[in-house]
Amino acid sequence: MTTVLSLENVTLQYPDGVDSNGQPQTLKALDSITFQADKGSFTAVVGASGSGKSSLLSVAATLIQPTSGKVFLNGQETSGLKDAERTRLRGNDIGIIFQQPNLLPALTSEEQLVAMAHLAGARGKELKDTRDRAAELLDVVGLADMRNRRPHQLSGGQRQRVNIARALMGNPSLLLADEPTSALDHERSASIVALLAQLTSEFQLATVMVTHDSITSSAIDAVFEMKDGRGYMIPSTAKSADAA
Ligand SMILES: Nc1ncnc2c1ncn2[C@@H]1O[C@H](COP(=O)(O)OP(=O)(O)OP(=O)(O)O)[C@@H](O)[C@H]1O
Repeated sequence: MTTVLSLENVTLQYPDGVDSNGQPQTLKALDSITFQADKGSFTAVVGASGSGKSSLLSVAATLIQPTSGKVFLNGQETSGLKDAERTRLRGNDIGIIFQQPNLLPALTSEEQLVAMAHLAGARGKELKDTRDRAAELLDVVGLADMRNRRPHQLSGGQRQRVNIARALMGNPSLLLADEPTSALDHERSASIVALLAQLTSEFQLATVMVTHDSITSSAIDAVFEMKDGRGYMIPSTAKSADAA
């Protein structure tokens, strides 16, 4: 097993006003979290609202620095890196899928994927390679025929597929998804989860998905259950039941 993401004893505190004596208070969003995601594995993070799921994802994404503890990505400690180094790491190694597919209304599906490279100054052969990769990824997510459509010409599920393809453009090893199915009905949610499982296996990603849904999908390898900032890894019963 190759470990892609590892959190060791991670605690994250937010300022939380003052007490009756005027003393500053803090809130522990993450409390001594130890977590691991391996190459080719699909982990669901579940728990009640406010339990710390998004905080865990933000720390894993290097968007927030933990108050204490260590975060490793492919063996490199990210918690001590400078902002510019963390930004580079996000571009190269981490794909992030947010709840709402925040696509640009004026761009086609293919342009959504190519835009970052174009803005970064890619031209000529480099831009052609980027277009080829975008076409390949749109094909993989089942949108080969929708390359030239703009967001308003796509269904919610199709927009989320563009969002997923875009997160894979940088060829990440870690894919983080924050409630990617929350805006979708049950059937479309199930097909997005199945797609994420397929991509996890095909590209040997370490995929971590925050979800409110109770997880019954056989696609999930492990469930990390969170409560009041603490978390526990439990093996997926759905998968073991399937195997039986
Ligand atoms: N920027 C912030 N400043 C202060 N407290 C915060 C901040 N962000 C989150 N919190 C608090 O940290 C705790 C964990 O929040 P988090 O968003 O990680 O939970 P969650 O499990 O993702 O919730 P939900 O399912 O509702 O999205 C909550 O008590 C929340 O109020």
